[in-house]
Amino acid sequence: MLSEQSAVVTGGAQGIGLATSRLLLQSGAKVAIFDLSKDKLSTTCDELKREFGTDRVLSFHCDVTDEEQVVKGFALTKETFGSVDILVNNAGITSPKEWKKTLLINLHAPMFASYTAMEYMKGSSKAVIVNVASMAGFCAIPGNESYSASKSGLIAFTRSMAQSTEGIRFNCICPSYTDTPLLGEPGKELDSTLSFIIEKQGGLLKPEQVSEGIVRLITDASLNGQVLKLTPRKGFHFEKYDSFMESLEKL
Ligand SMILES: NC(=O)C1=CN([C@@H]2O[C@H](COP(=O)(O)OP(=O)(O)OC[C@H]3O[C@@H](n4cnc5c(N)ncnc54)[C@H](O)[C@@H]3O)[C@@H](O)[C@H]2O)C=CC1
Ligand SMILES: CCCCCC(=O)/C=C/[C@H]1C=CC(=O)[C@@H]1CCCCCCC(=O)O
Repeated sequence: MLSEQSAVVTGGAQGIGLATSRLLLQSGAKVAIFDLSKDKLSTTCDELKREFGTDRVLSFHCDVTDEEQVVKGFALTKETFGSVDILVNNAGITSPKEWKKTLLINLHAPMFASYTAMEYMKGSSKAVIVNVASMAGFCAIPGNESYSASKSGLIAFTRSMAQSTEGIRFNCICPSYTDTPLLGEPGKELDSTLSFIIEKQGGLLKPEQVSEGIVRLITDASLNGQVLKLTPRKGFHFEKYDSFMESLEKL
């Protein structure tokens, strides 16, 4: 399905990014993983190379907020795989006390990576960018304003880019709470508030469910500017919204 296509997945060493990298590889794509964690990146890429072949996996250690590094990563991806067709802006953090860092990683970095990718995607007839936002972009989390703001911003960025960019599709996915190390150390009991919230939302999503949505947004060429929500109760459902022009008439 995605053979001859090459993807960059940021934050692909674990969690949703790893599930997405694996599904892209299973679908035939070549995958470059950009990640900050040297150890996890190395373990994950070794495993993926064993599973899918060394020539289909590229490991790139970087901080997505380091613009010079990000440009180098795209250049290396193009040099290694011959093209850049797909970008999944997945790397993200939650750190309520570090609001500037949160905005840098969760919003500024995906915007910079998108603008950079657009340069490297010239010549690709299948160019697509998927941003991993969150339901937190809709249901603002009390006490975690930088995370919620970063995700609302990423949704708005996606919608705006989709309406103004020719030749590259932009979509985003908004999962609710998903079982990854972001929620806490694996194997360690979750704190009581988080457990309560997760029970209220109807349980945890699995990263593989999220990656299925991401790959759908990549492979279905009719989808552009889509905001795909994913929750345990409702499953996949698209957010309905008016285009900019339609909105003006309702103001
Ligand atoms: N786990 C959840 O409940 C949900 C997560 N999300 C979003 O999904 C995305 C992935 O999250 P998870 O897999 O849960 O997180 P995770 O913490 O399991 O994985 C994030 C990955 O990003 C990497 N990373 C973090 N900062 C980086 C940086 N500055 N440069 C490069 N790599 C960096 C980490 O090393 C890690 O490998 C994030 O954007 C998150 O906000 C969205 C909805 C729900
Ligand atoms: C309905 C909103 C769904 C939001 C799902 C999401 O994107 C992820 C949520 C986490 C990110 C920010 C948060 O506040 C959520 C929970 C964070 C728990 C952090 C636990 C910290 C730790 O133990 O290390």
